[in-house]
Amino acid sequence: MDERRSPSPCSSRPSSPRTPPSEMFGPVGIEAVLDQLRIKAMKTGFEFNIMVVGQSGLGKSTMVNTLFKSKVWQSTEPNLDVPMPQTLELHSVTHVIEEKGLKLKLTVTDTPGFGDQINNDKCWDPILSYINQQYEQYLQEELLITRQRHIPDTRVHCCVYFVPPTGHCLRPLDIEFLRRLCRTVNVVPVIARADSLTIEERDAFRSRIQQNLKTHCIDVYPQKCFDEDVNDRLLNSKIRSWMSWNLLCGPDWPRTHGDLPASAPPGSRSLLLWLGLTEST
Ligand SMILES: Nc1nc2c(ncn2[C@@H]2O[C@H](COP(=O)(O)OP(=O)(O)OP(=O)(O)O)[C@@H](O)[C@H]2O)c(=O)[nH]1
Repeated sequence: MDERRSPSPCSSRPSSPRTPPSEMFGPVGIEAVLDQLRIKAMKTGFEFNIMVVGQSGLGKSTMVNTLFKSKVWQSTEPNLDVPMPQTLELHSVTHVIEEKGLKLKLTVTDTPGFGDQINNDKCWDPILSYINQQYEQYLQEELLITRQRHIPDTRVHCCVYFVPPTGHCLRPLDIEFLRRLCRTVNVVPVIARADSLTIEERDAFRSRIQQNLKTHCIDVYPQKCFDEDVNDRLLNSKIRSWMSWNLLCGPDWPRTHGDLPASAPPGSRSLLLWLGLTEST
């Protein structure tokens, strides 16, 4: 039998008995925890899943296309300027963004528009059941005794809700939809096609939306429970004062607003600006 076998990787003995374990792995005190977490996060990266929800024709698919500078839907006739068809089922586009060595797997889920039926009762059901299904799937994976080291995260972290640019206030359908959605997921309301309103109209509309949300106890992102410390509170109150965002992302967005930095994924700016979400544009 060959006695010169390589040491087993599972062997409890260190490879060199003269090297103490603390030197091999660096400091092991509490002060090392932050560094270890940072190294781990840099290695594994983050996953962020956004869902876009709203009535038909408000520009959800256009936003996803603008964000990724690619077509969620592509015409089979390349030379014909065929209008984008209606989205009839949920589908997701994923891109891995890397910035200063940190990876972000960004997934945007486009949903079919609602609100064009005679009876819109329960039009929120397919979207809510998709969101709950993702939670359930993740939970079931976590409950397994032999869990995967990395559970694919398909849970919706943020839901961008497109408010039609009526210039008045939230419609009863939006209120009902938002009330249900807010109980399940972080919701960011945006004024869709905001270029169809003047700046004064947008500001007035935005404050009426904020009033409506308050009256109907619709707790959009960032919720009060995120105000954990002073810094969070300051940042969150700033974000709250901006709500709702204006969304301008027609097909001409990159042409009219300049090119995007090379660090961004194709067709994007910073996450909020990629979406064309601005506080005052
Ligand atoms: N003026 C203006 N038009 C926009 C904007 N975003 C999209 N559009 C136009 O609105 C139309 C509808 O856009 P879509 O992206 O198909 O809308 P959708 O919400 O995905 O529609 P469904 O698939 O029916 O749910 C298209 O003709 C777009 O060019 C915007 O910010 N401003």
